[in-house]
Amino acid sequence: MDREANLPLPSLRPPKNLVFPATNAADTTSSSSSSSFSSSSPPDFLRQVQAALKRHRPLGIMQTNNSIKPRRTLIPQREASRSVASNVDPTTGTKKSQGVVPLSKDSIPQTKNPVTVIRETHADASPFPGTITKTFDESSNPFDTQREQPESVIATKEDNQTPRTCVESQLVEGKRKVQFATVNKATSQEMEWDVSNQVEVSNVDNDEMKQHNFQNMESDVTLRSDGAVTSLAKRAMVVQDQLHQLRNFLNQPATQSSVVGPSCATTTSVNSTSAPMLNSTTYCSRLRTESGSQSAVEPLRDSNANSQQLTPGNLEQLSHPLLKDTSAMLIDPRTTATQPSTSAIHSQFKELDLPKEQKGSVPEAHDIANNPSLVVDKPTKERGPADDGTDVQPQRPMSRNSSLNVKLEPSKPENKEKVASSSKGTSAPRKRSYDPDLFFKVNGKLYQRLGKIGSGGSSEVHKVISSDCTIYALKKIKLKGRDYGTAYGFCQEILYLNKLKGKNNIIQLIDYEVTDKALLHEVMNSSMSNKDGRVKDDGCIYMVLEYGEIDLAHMLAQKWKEMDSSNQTIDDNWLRFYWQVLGLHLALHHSCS
Ligand SMILES: Nc1ncnc2c1ncn2[C@@H]1O[C@H](COP(=O)(O)OP(=O)(O)OP(=O)(O)O)[C@@H](O)[C@H]1O
Repeated sequence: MDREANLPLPSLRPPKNLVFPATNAADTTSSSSSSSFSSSSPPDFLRQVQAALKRHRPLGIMQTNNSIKPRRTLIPQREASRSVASNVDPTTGTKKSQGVVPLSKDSIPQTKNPVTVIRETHADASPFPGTITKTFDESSNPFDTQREQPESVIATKEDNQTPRTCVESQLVEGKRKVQFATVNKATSQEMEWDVSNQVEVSNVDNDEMKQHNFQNMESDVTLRSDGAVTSLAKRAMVVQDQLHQLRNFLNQPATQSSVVGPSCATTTSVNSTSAPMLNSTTYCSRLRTESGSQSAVEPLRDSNANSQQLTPGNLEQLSHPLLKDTSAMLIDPRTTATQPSTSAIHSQFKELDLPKEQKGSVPEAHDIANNPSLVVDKPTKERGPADDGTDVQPQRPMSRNSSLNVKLEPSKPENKEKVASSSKGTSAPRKRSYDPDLFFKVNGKLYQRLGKIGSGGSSEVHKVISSDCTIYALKKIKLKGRDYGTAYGFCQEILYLNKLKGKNNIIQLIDYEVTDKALLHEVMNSSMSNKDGRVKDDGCIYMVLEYGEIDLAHMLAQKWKEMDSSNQTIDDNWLRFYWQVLGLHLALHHSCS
């Protein structure tokens, strides 16, 4: 208590100068002032003063911790002022005080005490108000002079009579600052501003400590708020509030994690619920990569399960960590709820399989197409969609059969149509397409007329082209109205030509046809039974011969035309050539006959 009571004593000096004229104008000595102080200050007042000091001590301590450094820089000035104060008369010290406070002129004789003078010089040398500086130096100043200060303070405290108003003004630091701000010089005001800045800086520096001891800071704030409403406290409050906001702004993640507990719990619970879902999805993705069609089904099921898990109700139920068991209980209905979804998925998958089955049935249908027994299952397929999986297998043959029936049914009429068209095509062209004026038919082969080459006594020779694009000479001998003897003679030419086949320089017989088969049969047998008979009207002899570019008759005719125009005679050598050829061919014919 004594030490605590000693604390404010250094600060009592400056205000004392201010208040002495008003209260202790009659007191001139320190002894009288001390006696008057002891007599005038009741114990209750001292208690209040001590209590106020106690209340303000934490704030002062906090400030002194931060304001120690600038105070230390001021020590040389203080020493200088001390030296000055030691050398200067008390009047000089009063002059300094006069410069500070005009009202302190009356207190000049009172400060004759060297101790008090030193203290005044301390207070004056220090730009800060006495109370503030002394409180700051009190806790942290290592100098011996300041260590000795409490003793002097005790002496002064005991000796000097400090008025109640002065003490109160000393206790209220904010008021003191205001008074000094209004009274002191600009230097003191600047230092006061520096003090406030130091307080802010100290608050900024302390913010890190506040992050670690946030509650302590709040308690300090509450203590400050509980204490006297001083300007310094207000400033500190404002600064700390700003710092608090800044701290909240800078530490949002930590504050969210720490302050917003419920939301974090919900988020963690959501993550806890979502984690298995993710695992399931990843597991499903694995299944996709690893397995085939089943993996395609499971992701759908998981997706549905996840969608159901993400429902708000489930989230609320699963959000609380204590509800894990309940969540597990909820999982069962959820799984049961998912089962129908999975069943629905299976049904959908079945539907998806149906085209596969149909696709598979298509090739299988080809295999079953030849099996007529499967056609009986065709009606069973039509009921397929309503059937179970067990009925699926019989459905496949049904679909096979259907596809078979579809293919087989049209195939039959197609074949019939093909057969009919083929039959029609074969018969009709022979009947319809054969034009006797344009085509010749020899033993079923058609030869198209290209032009008439010549004619003889009973025959016509035509230039024709066969189906294989060969040019032939087709000789047609009409037997209408002729008797079989004559017809028989005409048939001996065929017999002769057949004998000359393969002979050089002989027109080859390619093919022949005698429409009267009996005549032909007699010719072939060299028998003539019915010589007086008449050949039927439509009897003809067709002979397909090699086409001769030239014959001896046309050549002689052309030669005669040339001889008439030129009055030339026929060349004897040219005549010998052709007579020689005729002789050879005649000899050949005679050799063959
Ligand atoms: N293979 C042939 N190639 C070319 N022209 C032919 C051929 N055969 C006959 N000819 C021509 O046809 C014409 C008539 O020939 P064809 O043999 O019928 O006459 P022919 O023998 O004189 O008559 P026919 O035998 O009836 O008395 C002849 O003038 C002949 O030039």
